[in-house]
Amino acid sequence: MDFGEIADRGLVVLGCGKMGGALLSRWLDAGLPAGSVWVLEPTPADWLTAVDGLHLNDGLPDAPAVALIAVKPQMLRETLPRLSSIGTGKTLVLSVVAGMPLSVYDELLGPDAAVVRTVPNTPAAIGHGITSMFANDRTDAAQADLAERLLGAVGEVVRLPSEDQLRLATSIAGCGPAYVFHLIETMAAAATAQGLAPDVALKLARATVAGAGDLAERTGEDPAQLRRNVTSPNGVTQAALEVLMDEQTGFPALLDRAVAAALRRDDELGGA
Ligand SMILES: NC(=O)C1=CN([C@@H]2O[C@H](COP(=O)(O)OP(=O)(O)OC[C@H]3O[C@@H](n4cnc5c(N)ncnc54)[C@H](OP(=O)(O)O)[C@@H]3O)[C@@H](O)[C@H]2O)C=CC1
Ligand SMILES: O=C(O)[C@@H]1CCC=N1
Repeated sequence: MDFGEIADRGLVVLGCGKMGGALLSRWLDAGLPAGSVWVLEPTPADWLTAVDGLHLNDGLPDAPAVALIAVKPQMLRETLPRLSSIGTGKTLVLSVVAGMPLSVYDELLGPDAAVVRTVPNTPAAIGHGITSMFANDRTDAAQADLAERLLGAVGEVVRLPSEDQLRLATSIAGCGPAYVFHLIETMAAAATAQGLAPDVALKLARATVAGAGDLAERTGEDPAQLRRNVTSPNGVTQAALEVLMDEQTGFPALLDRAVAAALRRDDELGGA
């Protein structure tokens, strides 16, 4: 992608852990010059310290083009005011922080700040993420497009019509990879409990989830139809699905409860 303006004015990263690191590493791979990047991070990963020319915990540019905010929600109030120069509206403030409403950025950066709140997910690390975004009313069209292009470098992008929908995106797509990884873990554990060698069980579970996800994405078919394609009448899958699709105890009820818990926590973090 074209990093022209960012290359000239700079990109600041506040917090470069799992999510900030996933985004930054993809941008560097896509051609963002390391000399245009300033990172504030108390415990930098080895890969970050090895990037030649990158400014690590080393001053800040006056009016960076973009500031990526990727600290934990509980750290936002303490850390964001240190970046006082990014509240003028000339810097695109791109935040991945879960739960924190736009009003908190106004409070911490002032009323002119151009802020885009986003919900990425960790498959961004391999360019296969999906990120939801919502821009505040001080973000101009060029800044919103820049946000979309940056996020587009790590996967798909969805512009949401209201800020409130970000919490829904978090509960499904932000947290979702963890639900799927837990599915892999539990499929492997169930197969191991029935006698399969643990390494074989894990290999089968991982490849099955990856293959099913890929099939769903590439064909774009209704997942209910893809499920039916596996399910022979009165066959083996049907027996398993009668357990998994049970209204009281199956996946639907379990996921409803999990998503409700995620939404409650998202709301609590907003008050942190
Ligand atoms: N992980 C995910 O899947 C997703 C995360 N998010 C959001 O991304 C944000 C970061 O999450 P994640 O990457 O998982 O967490 P991490 O803990 O991996 O990253 C946060 C980083 O911020 C650093 N940090 C702490 N204090 C400061 C400071 N004073 N100045 C600069 N950096 C500091 C932390 O260092 P140290 O470890 O030393 O404290 C850590 O490296 C969160 O707000 C989360 O809600 C959003 C969507 C998905
Ligand atoms: O667990 C969290 O709070 C963050 C937000 C979404 C994924 N990780």
